[in-house]
Parts: sequence; C-alpha cells; structure tokens
Amino acid sequence: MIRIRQLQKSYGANPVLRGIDLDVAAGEFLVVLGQSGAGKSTMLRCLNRLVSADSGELHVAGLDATRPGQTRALRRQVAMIFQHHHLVPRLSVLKNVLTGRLGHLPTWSSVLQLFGNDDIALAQLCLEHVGLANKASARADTLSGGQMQRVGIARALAQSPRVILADEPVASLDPQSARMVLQCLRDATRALGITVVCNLHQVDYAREFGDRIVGLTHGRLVYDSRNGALTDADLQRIYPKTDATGPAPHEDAPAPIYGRLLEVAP
Ligand SMILES: Nc1ncnc2c1ncn2[C@@H]1O[C@H](COP(=O)(O)OP(=O)(O)OP(=O)(O)O)[C@@H](O)[C@H]1O
Repeated sequence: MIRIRQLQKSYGANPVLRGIDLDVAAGEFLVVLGQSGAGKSTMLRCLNRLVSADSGELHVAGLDATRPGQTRALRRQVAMIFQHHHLVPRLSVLKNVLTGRLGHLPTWSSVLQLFGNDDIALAQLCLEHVGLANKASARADTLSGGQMQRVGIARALAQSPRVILADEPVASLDPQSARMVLQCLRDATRALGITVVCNLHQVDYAREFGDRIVGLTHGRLVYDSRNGALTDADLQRIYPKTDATGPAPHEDAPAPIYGRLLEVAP
C-alpha cells in the first residue's frame, strides 16, 4: 500500500530525512516512534504531499506521491488525523464528519456543501464506527477532547480513504481517553481494511496498538519489528539521548509545527 525508497528531505541545510526505505502492507497499523525532531511528521507529510520530498520514490495507494499532478487524487485516498482535531466548533458533529466528504463532491456542490443522502448515511455509519452515533446532532464544542478526536477519526473515515496518517493523535489526551481513541482508530481501520501510519510519543501505546513499530532517529529508520518485543537496547537506538524508559517528556519537546496544517486540514 505504501512503498518508500531512499526518501530524502532537507529544510535548507538541515537534512531531516536521510534515505528512508519502508514498505507498509494494506491494512497494517504501523506506529512510528522517534525523538522530537527525528523527522516523523516530515515523513508523514511527504506521504500526502503536504511536504514535497527532495528525492526518492514514494508510492501511496497506487499513486506516485512525488508527482505534483497527483496531489488531488492522493488527498482523496489518504486522510489525515492531527494532534488537534480541527473540528468546526459551532457545527454539529455530523456536519463535521461530512466535511470529510468534500473531496468527493463536484466543485459546485462542495462550495455549496450540498451533501447527498449517501454522504449523510456514510457519515452516520462512520460515527457508529467510533461509538458516537448518539452525538450526531450535538455541537462539536460540547464534546470532550477524546470524543472530539473520535469525531476527527470519523471524519477521516468518511473520506473513504485507503490510508490514514495520524500525527500524534493522542498527544493532548489523558491516558484513558488516549487509549479509547487509539482503540477506536485501530478497530475501525481494521474493520475497513485501512492502512494506518501513526506517529506516537508513547512507547506503551505503540506496543499495545501497533501491528508493527518502526523507529526513526535523525532521519534514518533504525528499528523495524512486527513482534512487539521492543527491548531496552531497541529503545536506546530509537531514543539515543534518553534513558531506556522511552522518550523525554513531550512537554520538553519543541512545539511541532501544526499551524501550517490548519490551512490544509480536511
Ligand atoms: N517547515 C519547516 N521548515 C524548516 N524546518 C522544519 C520544517 N518542518 C520541520 N522542520 C524541522 O525538521 C526537523 C524534523 O521535524 P519533524 O516535525 O518532522 O520531527 P518530528 O519527529 O515529527 O518531531 P515531533 O515529535 O516534535 O513532532 C526538525 O528539526 C524541525 O525543526
């Protein structure tokens, strides 16, 4: 479903991705671990052309993600979930989920937001997948943080994607809500056969929810395992400057650059 070969990306003189090779199978739930600044978000954003790779091969859902001409097709096949769900607070939960259908509407009806009955039925089904069917008519800003993130997942599902990219989707949630959100993401995508690439900072969640874990260090893949046996030595490779208990607390990390994503969030 995803094939990456020798992916390279620099920001000015800062080489962020230094030749990534990675294949992700259809339906796989892949967790990416790595220190802050390791290049996780950049790799994810290359997969749907939010960021243009400098060089390398990048095939996602049968599309060549290095070609600018493929951007629209790619954005239809690849949904994204962000740390901050970016819901429209005053809209109902259902309408927020329906925004996931915008890329499938002809331009004139997308401007007028004329959703058909099929779109509405699909949005309701997506809300069922995340256990929030009973909240369809509630205003988004009346939900808890975990519920909002589940609406974000429903919106991504409504896009009928083949791949979901999740960039630290539970970073701002308490442990109970975080587990519920990851469970919900894994169950829904498993049921629908959707491939997930999920950046996480929490090693425990990676072990619990990942079918497979890869580790990124200074722009290189240094770990790749399907068996979940993440040892202290593995963690030292993934987090070379911290102790083997895992990453430094996220509060200490430089703030990720999410502002720009607001412009392109679904
Ligand atoms: N648009 C940009 N312009 C310049 N530098 C950038 C840009 N986006 C990211 N970087 C830099 O690229 C490096 C990798 O950033 P990236 O966000 O991909 O890391 P990350 O592993 O996702 O980190 P975090 O876990 O903190 O989100 C960092 O040094 C960051 O400062």
